[in-house]
Amino acid sequence: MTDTYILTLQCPDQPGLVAEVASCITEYTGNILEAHNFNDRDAKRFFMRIEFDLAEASACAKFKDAFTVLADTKGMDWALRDKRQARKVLLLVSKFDHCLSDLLYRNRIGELDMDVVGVISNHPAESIGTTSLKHFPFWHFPITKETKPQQEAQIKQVVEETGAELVVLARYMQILSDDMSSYLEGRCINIHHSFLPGFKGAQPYHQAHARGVKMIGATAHYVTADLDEGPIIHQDVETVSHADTPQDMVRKGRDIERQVLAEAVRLHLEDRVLLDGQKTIVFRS
Ligand SMILES: Nc1nc2c(c(=O)[nH]1)N[C@@H](CN(C=O)c1ccc(C(=O)N[C@@H](CCC(=O)O)C(=O)O)cc1)CN2
Repeated sequence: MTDTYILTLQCPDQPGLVAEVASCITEYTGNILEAHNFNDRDAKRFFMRIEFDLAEASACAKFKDAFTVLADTKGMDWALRDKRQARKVLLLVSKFDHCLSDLLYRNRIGELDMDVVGVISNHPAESIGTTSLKHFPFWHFPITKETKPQQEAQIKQVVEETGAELVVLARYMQILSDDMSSYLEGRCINIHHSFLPGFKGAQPYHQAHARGVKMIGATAHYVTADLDEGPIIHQDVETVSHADTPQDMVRKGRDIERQVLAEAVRLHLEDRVLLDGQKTIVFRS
């Protein structure tokens, strides 16, 4: 039974990087299954994702030691992960449960390989509707402008205690503070119910209707302190017409939001999203 690993890296660009990384892998019984790389010419930075098998499990430690030497000489930021290790994921929701239910369904049928460590909401469980909550730890952390620091401290405690590696804002309608945003930097994905950069904020469908757009969309992005400004992971759109009311747009939008968030979470969990400044590089399968 061979073990499959995912190596992701980025470093200043220079000739020969692909060859050096590949030869280090094959030197330690590695068989490359999938490889993507990209050169950001403006930033002069090189990005790579390689998926490979190691014929001998014992080779992993030796590979890590050898690769650490190579990485240090090239100034690499890198990570190596055993593909079988499911990531611990914490889901946050407010009232609307369509994205939460969709993620839990895809996880239940094995489409989304993640270890859901729990669900947090600023509303009580009974107001959220989805029945699958009973299978997971649930925390009701109400929030007001005055209690926001304490409420966010409660969320942080759950992140620490559960060992959550990813936090998903599955229509969690509270703006995270600068402190909370930096605490979750690079490990918190939000679904925004518009095609960003259009219609930021809490009521995008009403804004879209008022503007008379002919397409609506959804955007999954990493959360930063700047509302709806984080690096975009995935987006999609749907046509609408003059006859669509804001409520029609909300209905059509639900399907786009579900699909876009699930795809963004899948891409993140498979280490297919690398951060390149305020943008992302997405190495699709
Ligand atoms: N630091 C960030 N926090 C959050 C982001 C983000 O990009 N950065 N995205 C939001 C989700 N969102 C849009 O996608 C959004 C959510 C809520 C609001 C808003 O104005 N909320 C009001 C309260 C609304 C209420 O109580 O119902 C507020 O927080 O004052 C705008 C956009 C999640 N968090």
